[in-house]
Amino acid sequence: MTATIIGTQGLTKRFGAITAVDGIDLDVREGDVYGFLGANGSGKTTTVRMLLGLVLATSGTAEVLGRPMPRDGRHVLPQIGALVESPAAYPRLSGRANLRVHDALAHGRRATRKGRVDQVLEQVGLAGVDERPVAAYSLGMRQRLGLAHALLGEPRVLVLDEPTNGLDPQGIREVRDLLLQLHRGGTTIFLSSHLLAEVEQIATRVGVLDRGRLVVQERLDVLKRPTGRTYVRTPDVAQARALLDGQVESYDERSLLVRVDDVAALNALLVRGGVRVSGLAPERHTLEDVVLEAAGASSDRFES
Ligand SMILES: Nc1ncnc2c1ncn2[C@@H]1O[C@H](COP(=O)(O)OP(=O)(O)OP(=O)(O)O)[C@@H](O)[C@H]1O
Repeated sequence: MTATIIGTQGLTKRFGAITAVDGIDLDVREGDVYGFLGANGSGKTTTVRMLLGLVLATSGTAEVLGRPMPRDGRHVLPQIGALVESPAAYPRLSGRANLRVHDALAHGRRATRKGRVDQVLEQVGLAGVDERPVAAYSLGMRQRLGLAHALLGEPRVLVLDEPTNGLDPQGIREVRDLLLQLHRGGTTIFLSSHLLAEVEQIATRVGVLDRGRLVVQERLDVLKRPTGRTYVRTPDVAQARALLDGQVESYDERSLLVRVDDVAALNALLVRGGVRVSGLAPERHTLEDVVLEAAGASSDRFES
């Protein structure tokens, strides 16, 4: 079994009468892109803060890279690249100067500093504007700078809280491509987001937080399993309906949804019956279905 990179048992945080995080057992394995989904206010940021030792848990335990947090933070944190809500930066310094400061604070070797800073600026697409003061950066540029900071030191794990906040569609795509590239290179990524589509596009595993509770934790391909029904595209809908009498769930002028899960057998049956088939595909559950079912009434606060 692959190593657990982030594991929690009964992790709980209360703020007075509010239980922000309610006994969650996270299980993030090596090589995962773990999509941590939840509506606004469901407790994602509080969880991320506990994982990083920025907030103390009320009860429960957390281990990151096999070590208890926050106790072993000094050992663990240098191996984590983190981006948590509106990353802080010195506004009067340039993006490049900010990264140099961070690298120095992290005890990066001075002789190789320029190379490291150049590399992360390039990775996040800030190479052309790195000499401008951060005060002149847009929200999206600040977010990229936060990502560049997280990438300094080539961390084994990235913990990112809403990393595409403030980015335009092009920027969102670039961040997605960058995360996929890092994942291919072996980086484990914990990505918190309220955007279903964002998570659906890059996650390998998904955890869904609903009012502080972890209501789903599963591989994305398992969640998106086939429903047992098959889409058929054909110019011969009437003929197909006659042939599949009683098994047709719905249809329109070019396609049918059929209650059959054996796609090959369905194809053979249609072709034998003289129906021209231009497309066949198993219907799959969507992440939205899964979240709607598990998160119940609060799921209307998700964005797709
Ligand atoms: N320092 C705090 N003091 C009191 N309540 C807090 C504090 N931090 C968070 N909360 C409450 O805990 C709950 C969870 O908040 P949290 O920020 O973790 O959610 P979230 O899922 O990250 O939402 P968002 O995406 O809006 O940041 C909310 O009800 C919030 O008001």
